[in-house]
Amino acid sequence: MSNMKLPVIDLSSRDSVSTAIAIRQACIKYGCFYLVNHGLENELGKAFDESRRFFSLPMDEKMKLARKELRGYTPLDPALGLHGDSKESYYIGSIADTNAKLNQWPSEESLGNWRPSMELFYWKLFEAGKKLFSLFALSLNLDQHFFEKIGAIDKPSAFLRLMRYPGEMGDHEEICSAHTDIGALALLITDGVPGLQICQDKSKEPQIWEDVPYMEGAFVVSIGDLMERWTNCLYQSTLHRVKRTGKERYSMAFFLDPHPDCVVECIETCCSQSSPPRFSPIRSGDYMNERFANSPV
Ligand SMILES: O=C(O)CCC(=O)C(=O)O
Ligand SMILES: [Fe+2]
Repeated sequence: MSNMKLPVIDLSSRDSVSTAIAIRQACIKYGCFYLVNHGLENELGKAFDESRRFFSLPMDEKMKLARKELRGYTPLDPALGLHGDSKESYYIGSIADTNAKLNQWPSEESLGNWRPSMELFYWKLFEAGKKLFSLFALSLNLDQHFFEKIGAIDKPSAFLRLMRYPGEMGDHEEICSAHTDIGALALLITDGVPGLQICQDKSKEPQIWEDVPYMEGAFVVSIGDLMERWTNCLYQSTLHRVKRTGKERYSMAFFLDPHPDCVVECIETCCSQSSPPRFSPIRSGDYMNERFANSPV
């Protein structure tokens, strides 16, 4: 098994033109890259500590927050446990729109100031995400404020997912099965325990999987299916999975999806006479709901 040598993008670079070109190349070739100097380097240790605190709660406490409306806690599925995905997860949906009240939070008695701590983390991720979106716009030869102007990211509709893989041995080699993410962009942060793999050419058979080595402090940014559609398949969504190593593993994913009311229409600069739009315009919320309804998350 070889290691994937993904490009490294520096979010703090002042040379936005070169950064945008590097993002474009990375998204065409891999749909994926490392993001460094994103400004959250000193927050990650604390966020993992908070995640550990959450998953260490007794099961009955966690089950009080059982997932509803895509928010809250999902336990390990005992039916799948050793044969399929083996992780427990906790979802925090947008904390700033009318759906914010749907979020479920552990009580102050059980975890003290866990909620404000995770809310702060969410906002910082969102700020980094917004910056990244403006570079994405440049990478597509658009005005840097394009995604804000069309109402995609002016209001956050991002999801933060905390995950814990217990680290037992089982007969299924994938603890997070091969998938592409549904939305626009995902920022993935892992605790350094290996297992993450991507398949660079998802249309090729047999699939070739390569390890994504851990880079301390970096995010792994990946393109989701909605961004692939938006860019008329210029940028490819990344097929990825997590392989079982038998070690306990924590990860966090921040899914930067467009606002549900934003209409996702093949971006003009990604279309030409020889490459006409392949998809009709769709409301982001309709797209996401349909995909969520058809995929176990
Ligand atoms: O845990 C990981 O490293 C990957 C998780 C993932 O791909 C996801 O949550 O969509
Ligand atoms: Fe994923």
